[in-house]
Amino acid sequence: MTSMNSSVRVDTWGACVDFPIFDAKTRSLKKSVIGAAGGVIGSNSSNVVVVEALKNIDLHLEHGDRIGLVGHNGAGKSTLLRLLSGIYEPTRGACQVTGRVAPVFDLGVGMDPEISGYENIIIRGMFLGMSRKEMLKKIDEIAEFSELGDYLQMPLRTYSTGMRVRLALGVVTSIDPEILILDEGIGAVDAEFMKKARARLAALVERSGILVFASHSNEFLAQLCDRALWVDHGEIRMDGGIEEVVGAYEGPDAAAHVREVIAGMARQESAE
Ligand SMILES: Nc1ncnc2c1ncn2[C@@H]1O[C@H](COP(=O)(O)OP(=O)(O)OP(=O)(O)O)[C@@H](O)[C@H]1O
Repeated sequence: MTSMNSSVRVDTWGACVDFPIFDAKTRSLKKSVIGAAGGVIGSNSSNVVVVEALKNIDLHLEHGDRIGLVGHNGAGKSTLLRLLSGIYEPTRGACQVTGRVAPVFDLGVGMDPEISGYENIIIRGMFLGMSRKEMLKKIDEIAEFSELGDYLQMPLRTYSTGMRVRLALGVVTSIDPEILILDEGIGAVDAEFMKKARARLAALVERSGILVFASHSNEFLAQLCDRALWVDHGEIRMDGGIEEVVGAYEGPDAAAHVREVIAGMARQESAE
């Protein structure tokens, strides 16, 4: 099912997210400071120390946009994903998201160790915005993909970490989101299974209206996205094609790698 809803949109206007830190030591923080990692540390009008995790973000995405976020540790990527998912409200400015959002940050969120794999498939799907009925239709296919067999009738607490990841990935890649918000943690699965999951992940992205994906893996970014934002100390430093942005952020070797991955995908497509 392809989402054809062209009213699916993400807009932010001058959006800022500050985290007040009430127990910070303010003595040495006379004015805003910028370190190599993390957002800018400053203070608000009540003189409370704040981390300025996002500053003046203007973002306008519509159906078909596939955006990757790159940037240093603490640059603000996860905060931006959480802002777009409605988990954080902007401290200043505005953020408006129209469409069904599926936030996939942590594969294990929304799973219950005491209930069976089957039941977890339904619960996790509902957590990601699907209905029970829709999930019931998908359950056989998810079971087959996960290769967990009779374990699906056992409580989740009897699963190994990898078995849980298989189940979670099966569910996540089965949904039909209008706006898919992905954090890179999703890439952390064993290599053999990931091969299988990759195609499903690509298909998921294909049928999502909008993708926003934060990752430190240029290969993944090149495979799933066609545009990138470089987030730097809470601001959007650059907005452009993946190769261009990765090149500016990481240098020519990284850009060449992106070019290779894209060329490889094009070769694969024309061979099919
Ligand atoms: N709940 C919070 N309370 C206080 N500060 C926070 C909170 N969450 C994030 N921050 C701060 O906001 C800034 C942005 O963090 P964020 O997690 O968005 O970065 P990131 O780009 O996702 O980093 P990474 O690549 O390391 O995952 C950092 O300086 C971080 O210390």
